[in-house]
Amino acid sequence: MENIIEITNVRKIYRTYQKKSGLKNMIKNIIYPDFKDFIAVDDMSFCIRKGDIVGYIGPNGAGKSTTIKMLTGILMPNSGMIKVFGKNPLKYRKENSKHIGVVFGQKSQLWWDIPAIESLELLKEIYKVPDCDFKDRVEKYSDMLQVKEFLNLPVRQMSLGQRMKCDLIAALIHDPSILFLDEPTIGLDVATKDRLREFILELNRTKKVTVFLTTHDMQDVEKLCNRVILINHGRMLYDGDLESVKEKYIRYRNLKVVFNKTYSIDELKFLKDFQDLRIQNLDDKTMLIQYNYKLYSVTDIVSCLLKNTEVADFSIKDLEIEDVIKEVC
Ligand SMILES: Nc1ncnc2c1ncn2[C@@H]1O[C@H](COP(=O)(O)OP(=O)(O)OP(=O)(O)O)[C@@H](O)[C@H]1O
Repeated sequence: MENIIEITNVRKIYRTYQKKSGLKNMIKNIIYPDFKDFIAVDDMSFCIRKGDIVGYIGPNGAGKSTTIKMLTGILMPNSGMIKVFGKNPLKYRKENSKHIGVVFGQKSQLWWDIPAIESLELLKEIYKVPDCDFKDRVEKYSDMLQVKEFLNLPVRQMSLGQRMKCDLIAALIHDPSILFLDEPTIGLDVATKDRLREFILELNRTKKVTVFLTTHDMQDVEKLCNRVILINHGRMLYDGDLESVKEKYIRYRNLKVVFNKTYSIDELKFLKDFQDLRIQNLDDKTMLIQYNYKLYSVTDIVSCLLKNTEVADFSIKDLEIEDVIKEVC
């Protein structure tokens, strides 16, 4: 299938001004300004094919948003090549904007004080969307996202979930082929996250929309992505499918145990026969046990704990993205 995004050896450096404090340095700051360079994205190369749903994953500050900003023509790389639909997204920014939709989870593109529908109408004019297509899309997407009755509310009166759904509709109003989603499910409840995920999958299935997504939510990755690119400190660590990452790198699962009384880690010595076990105090009655699920089952550990301690509750915690990164590093 054709590559619609190509990034080759891309590097982005942020230059920040280091202001020295104090009266003495006031003139010095002007005459000899001190700059510090920070490499946010380094030697990044990958291609994305039409119809892919790619999770671009990494811890805070890894360089995810910077990459999205370069792909969408907001930022210029210091070196390397970026092509979206075969063209430089910065040089052909206007043309590029016709093919892409962008949602920044932390920042709305809707006008705050006017009803969402008026923001959508303004975007319709900007993108020159024909009336009938506009009506069809608003009707269809607001129905799918169950947000119809809120379209007349000013955005500032909306809940985070309603706002995010309207932002998604706004990003899709001109029928883009690529959707960039920067933490689209951040802060949402489980039901809203699920609805958004179903919507994104439906778009991908029916319209072959390519999705490039950043998230800290492992469920987003598991439910949506057919491919993951793991990055840290601006560099790529892994590019492939999620199952292979798990198979290759992930040996541990998290068991969170709440006890009726306080135990020290020493008092759990009876677990010593379980190899490759990591125990950590979360608070005075709660411990996190990371166990190697390839060597033994959680039932073995829990039954041993029940025999030797007073367990009040336990849960198997979802794997966090940060855990995956730690194992891959
Ligand atoms: N305008 C800027 N000037 C200087 N440094 C910046 C600027 N924008 C981002 N950075 C730095 O570049 C690095 C990458 O930032 P970026 O926002 O791309 O990370 P991220 O992976 O999206 O993080 P998060 O998950 O927290 O959103 C960070 O260390 C950040 O402090």
